[in-house]
Amino acid sequence: MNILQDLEFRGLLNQVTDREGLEKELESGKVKLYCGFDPTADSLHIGNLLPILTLRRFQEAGHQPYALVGGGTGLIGDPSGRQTERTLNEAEIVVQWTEKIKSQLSRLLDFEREGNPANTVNNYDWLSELTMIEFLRDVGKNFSINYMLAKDSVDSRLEGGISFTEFSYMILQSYDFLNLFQKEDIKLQIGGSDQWGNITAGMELIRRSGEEEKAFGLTIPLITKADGTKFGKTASGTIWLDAEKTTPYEFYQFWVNAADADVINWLKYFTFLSKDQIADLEKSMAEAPEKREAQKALGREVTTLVHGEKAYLQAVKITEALFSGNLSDLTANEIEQGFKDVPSFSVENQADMNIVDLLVEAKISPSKRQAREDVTNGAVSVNGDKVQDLSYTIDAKDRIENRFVILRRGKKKYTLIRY
Ligand SMILES: N[C@@H](Cc1ccc(O)cc1)C(=O)O
Repeated sequence: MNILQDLEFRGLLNQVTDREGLEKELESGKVKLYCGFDPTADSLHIGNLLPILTLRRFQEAGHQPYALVGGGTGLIGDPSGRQTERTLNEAEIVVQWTEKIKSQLSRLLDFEREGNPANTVNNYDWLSELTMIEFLRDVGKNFSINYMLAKDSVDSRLEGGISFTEFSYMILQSYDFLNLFQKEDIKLQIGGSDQWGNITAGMELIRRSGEEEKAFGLTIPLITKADGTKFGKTASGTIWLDAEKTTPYEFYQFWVNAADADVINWLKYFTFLSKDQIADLEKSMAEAPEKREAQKALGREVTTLVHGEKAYLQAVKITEALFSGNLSDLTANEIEQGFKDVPSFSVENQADMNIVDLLVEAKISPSKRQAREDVTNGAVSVNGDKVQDLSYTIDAKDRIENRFVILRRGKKKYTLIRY
């Protein structure tokens, strides 16, 4: 299977300009390609993972990927795929976000690879040098207003309104492509399906600039979920790639909870498992869906890819501890991850407390009478161990790394006691 066939098998080909020509180009040797990411937040999210992994697929097939961080375009705002004008972010914030995103990208591609190492570039470097006169004289002259108005990103906004700033965005992205084509010999730009207009505008600029060689564009599909809800968001918000924003445990949970109707597609999109390996998992899903082998493989592959092996193993350990209720082996860090969304209660001055009093104060049991009953009935556990003694004191021996105690009432109602 060549790279385009592999992308096709994975359902990753949305649109390609001149598929045959591109196939030839890819077969005749190393092709340099790029994909851009605007710093619109302090972290990339799992929606960005698909183009990044697609760059990596090209890299593994021998081509050379460039990840562009839009330090310049991020100051302007892409109207593509958006119904309303963006509010501009402070320039200093965009600089900070650019650095963060650049370092995230650096962990997801192979920068050491012999012959075709990945690169990152920042379009602030050249866009900030472009003068107004040059921009209008040399670049803008190649774009007809009619052409720009016909682009989806603009057309869909004419009614609701679009600023000259966002209207001009496509010219900047086109200039990036021209610049990278001329300076780095980058022939292919890839992006999400909403980038088709910007990518083809860049190809047009390259053509009009009198280049003899051809540039190519390729888009990957928008990820949809079988139940129609938006991909990449859960009740607790966006799934980020930054471990501080979405813990590796939460990240793992997202994938492990994939619906049966989605999981095979996601294995194709987000993992490097082969066609045969995916077929085996599909078979396992048909024969023993309760084992959730496909989901577990998805969780393993994507979590390892983004957060590394150690974080993945930790996520599994937390998952198992929560499932079995045996929490005694968890470290404070693991508890922080696993119990991030659980109600918590802070005990001042590391005070020792009687179990019944703590149940009442932390509002775990509604009354003192009920708290006593809960304890004697065996409904309460401390760090996973049942406590039935009404005079039990929660003190230093119970504190995990001197920071946490986990109380459970009933089967599932956890409260994190913080010290
Ligand atoms: N416009 C792209 C990001 C991008 C920026 C500059 C480019 O040259 C290419 C792509 C997006 O919003 O996703």
